[in-house]
Amino acid sequence: MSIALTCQGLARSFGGVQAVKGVSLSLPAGQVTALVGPNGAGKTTVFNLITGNLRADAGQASLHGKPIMGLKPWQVARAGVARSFQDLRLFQHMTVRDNVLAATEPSGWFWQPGGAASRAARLARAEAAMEAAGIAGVADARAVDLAYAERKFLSMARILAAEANVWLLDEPASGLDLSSRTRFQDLLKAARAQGVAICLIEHNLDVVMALADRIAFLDRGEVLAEGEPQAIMRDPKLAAIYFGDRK
Ligand SMILES: Nc1ncnc2c1ncn2[C@@H]1O[C@H](COP(=O)(O)OP(=O)(O)OP(=O)(O)O)[C@@H](O)[C@H]1O
Repeated sequence: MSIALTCQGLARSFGGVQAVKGVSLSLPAGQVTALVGPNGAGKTTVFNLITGNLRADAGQASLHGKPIMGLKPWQVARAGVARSFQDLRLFQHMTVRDNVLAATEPSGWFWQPGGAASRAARLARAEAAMEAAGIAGVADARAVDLAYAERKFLSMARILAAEANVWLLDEPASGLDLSSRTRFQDLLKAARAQGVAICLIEHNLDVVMALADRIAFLDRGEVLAEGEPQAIMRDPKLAAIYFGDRK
């Protein structure tokens, strides 16, 4: 089992709040790791530290053995880490196709070597990603005009189009109905089968149990437990913390 991304000792405070306290994680290629924990546990902050959206007070992260700490978000993206946000961060007034196309060039640079050939290749990637995410039929619609579930799948199409081998997904299935959730799960299973290392922040335990190969349980900025899903979910101490019933 090869490890795609690791982080050690990540820490970050906001004023007096120590949001993340020495988090270490490994994301194996071809596996789904669910990052689970109560509200405010520090899950999104861990993503922000890995992707360079926030500066860490301490800690290291490496992608296939190469350090990525201190890189800018676009550099982390270009290195092969794709992420989604809870609020999706779509280009609201651009078309679905252009939203996906933008994800094929994570630097945000307009100039590119390769000219027309490169643009054609990017377009082909965008079309394939929209097809795989089931949104090819709304390619010409503006993001702002999409239904909620389609917006979530547009966010996933952007992840697919980036062709990254690590995916950090922040509540990608929240608010989806059962059939959309199944569609979403199939999409993740296909990526896992292709060797993508997926880390999933998810509150819906049905989704977690359907997808996760491993769970890392975070509470108050610390990883309390990590391991096989059934064992983690059977632990009464963790269940009490998760459901807000701690003594
Ligand atoms: N930019 C920020 N400024 C100040 N405090 C922050 C900031 N980002 C996060 N925090 C605080 O850090 C703690 C961890 O927040 P974080 O969003 O990482 O938790 P989470 O586990 O993702 O929560 P949720 O499941 O509700 O999304 C919380 O106390 C939060 O209020």
